[in-house]
Amino acid sequence: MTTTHEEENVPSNVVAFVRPAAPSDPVEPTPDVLDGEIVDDKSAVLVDDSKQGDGSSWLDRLRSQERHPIIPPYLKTVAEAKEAVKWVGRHYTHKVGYHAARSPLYGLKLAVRAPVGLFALMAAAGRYVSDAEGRVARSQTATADQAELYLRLSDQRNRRVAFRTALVAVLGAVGVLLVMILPGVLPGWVVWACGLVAIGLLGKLGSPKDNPVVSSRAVTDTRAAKLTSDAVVQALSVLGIAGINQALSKDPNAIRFVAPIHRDGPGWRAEVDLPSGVVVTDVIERRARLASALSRPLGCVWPEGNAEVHPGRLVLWVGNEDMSRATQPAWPLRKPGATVDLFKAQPFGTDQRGRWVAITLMFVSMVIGAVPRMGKTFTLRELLIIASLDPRAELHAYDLKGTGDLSPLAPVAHRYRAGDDPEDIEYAIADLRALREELRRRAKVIRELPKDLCPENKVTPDLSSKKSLGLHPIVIGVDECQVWFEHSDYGKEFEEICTDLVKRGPALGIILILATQRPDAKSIPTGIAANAIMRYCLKVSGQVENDMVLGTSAYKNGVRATTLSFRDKGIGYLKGEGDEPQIVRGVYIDAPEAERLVAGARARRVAAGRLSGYAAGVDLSPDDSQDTSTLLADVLTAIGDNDKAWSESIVDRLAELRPDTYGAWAELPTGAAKATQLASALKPYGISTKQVWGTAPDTGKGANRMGVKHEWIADALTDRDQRGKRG
Ligand SMILES: Nc1ncnc2c1ncn2[C@@H]1O[C@H](COP(=O)(O)OP(=O)(O)OP(=O)(O)O)[C@@H](O)[C@H]1O
Repeated sequence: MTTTHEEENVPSNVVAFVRPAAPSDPVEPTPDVLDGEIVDDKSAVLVDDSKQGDGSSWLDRLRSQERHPIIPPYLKTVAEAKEAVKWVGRHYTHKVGYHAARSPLYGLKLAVRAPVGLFALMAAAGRYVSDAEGRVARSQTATADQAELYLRLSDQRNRRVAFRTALVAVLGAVGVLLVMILPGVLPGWVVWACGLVAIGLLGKLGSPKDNPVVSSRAVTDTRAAKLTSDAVVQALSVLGIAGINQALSKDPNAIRFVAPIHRDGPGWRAEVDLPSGVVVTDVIERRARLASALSRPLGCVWPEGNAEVHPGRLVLWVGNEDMSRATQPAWPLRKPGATVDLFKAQPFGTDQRGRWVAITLMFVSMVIGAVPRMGKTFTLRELLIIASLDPRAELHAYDLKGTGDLSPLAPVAHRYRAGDDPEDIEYAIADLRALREELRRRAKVIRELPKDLCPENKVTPDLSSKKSLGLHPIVIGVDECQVWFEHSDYGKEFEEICTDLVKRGPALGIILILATQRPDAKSIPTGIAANAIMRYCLKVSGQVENDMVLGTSAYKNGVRATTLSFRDKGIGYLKGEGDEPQIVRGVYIDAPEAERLVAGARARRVAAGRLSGYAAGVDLSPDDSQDTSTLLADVLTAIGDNDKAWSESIVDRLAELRPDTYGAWAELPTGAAKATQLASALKPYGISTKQVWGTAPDTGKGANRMGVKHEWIADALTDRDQRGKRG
């Protein structure tokens, strides 16, 4: 090391930081210059001191290791284990069935080939007896100089042939004897079985190697070839990302695999650290190119980030099958009799690996957006069907496109409308006004409840099940919601009420789900979009629409529904359930199936006395002044000259009065169910049923049961008539 006279002036406390010499570097590191002073290596500290390791302790290193699940993913839940067992069962049943169906053909082939097999057996026996394998050795030694050896071999051959001839003759004689004796001794079926086995063995022996008896396969392996690190590096290197290319040109190992590539569900998972400076979004936005580079369909290639680690950690999952084509496991809610508790997570769709992704509808508002024909309405319908399976949930379904896509929900809907004609809009605004009132009422009820019953100031499953409190879930689904917000007369009011519902509704058990094919600030006003907790974005065409549905910066963070293809129907990014947005494919439920599911839901509602509003034939009139319903007058007639009556008796009398309108009510199984039915029908008129004294017509016994007083109905009727006159 060169020293200069200046080093004498170097203060003793100056320390230089130098990089250690690379193994290939022949030159020793030169001293650093600090403030113009040269510092020799005695005072230099290596920046990367290999002796010090990475400075972490044994415990630190253990802590930083990722643990792989002890239980394999397919055994994680009972449902997944059952599904795996079913798959295995179905697989082998199929194989057995396939070959059983072809067994006559296999038998025929064996029979045809048996003579060839017999001939081959005899030829083999002949070769054995004549010691054919020694022929070459004997002929090679049949020369003058090896005469002695030849004689020895010939002698050995003669002995062998004599022994083998005797052996074959004895075996043959035994065989012939058995064939003659056994048919008389053994049962017929055993003889037949032996004959068939013999034909089978001879047929197998007579089958050419390139044409086996079982020439077709019951199942074929459709798995794509294994994903290799070479393929991943090669694919990443052709994406046109400068950072990757530069790094790879300097160091072929610049893309670091942090774990071995392994199977993950029906596909392969590779986890890599991209070269420094490259972020995962650079790869995500080139998903189509990546798929092309890996020679896989676009729907098989799913690059994702793992922001928890760092922005350059890429998790690449490559499926065996295009997600849009893969068979979806059976939807658990399809089972007859399936019920739902909206407070619990319900299966909504499957992820790329075919695992169920659950969604908890309670306490959320939701926005669904996509370009046309990508599955928005199907998704909304699925969510409303899930809600309909909770008998407590009150559904308000609005199909503003007017094609009747939500009509399967009508038999359970409290409010239902298809279309955007003026009367439909007025119906909807009247419903929303009532909902705003309901929101206020609920807020008051919750406020006044004792703290121990309502500790969080929000609806709980227990509170929601108490009919008397009226805090059941209300689910409002609106398809093509932009029609409301862009309405020239009521647009502002719709926006105001919906914003209120989105903000305050979730805690009070009101869930608003808005779907639009034009996700922009006009279709979903910012106040609503910003407050929606759950978002589902199917294919959209640009960054603005993407961020409108999935939230600001979603695109920047690599959550890009723009990369979905037009074939990815029903597939979108779900945000709001779990920490990270995830790709989910909704359940395909066509209209007939939706009707079947809803029919079951309706039956359960009827049994629980929860059928109300539109579904119960007591629909809302846009304005009370235009109320043409005869309910109040009919109830008054049913009460007759009495000053009060039990609800169940009123319902029976109403059914006699107008069987077409009230017949379904009278069919309810219990008096309590009939009472609940009447209570919900009278609710829009501000009338609540209460305990009233009455006597049972059959036994004459007196009791307190839910009912109404004559005067309440008469007052409501007068009130309505007066408002009608005022116009
Ligand atoms: N989960 C799904 N799986 C498979 N295919 C689906 C799924 N959801 C929807 N589709 C298909 O996509 C088509 C369009 O669906 P849908 O009518 O819901 O689209 P949309 O986005 O509401 O269209 P529009 O904007 O015209 O109303 C359906 O006919 C159906 O075949």
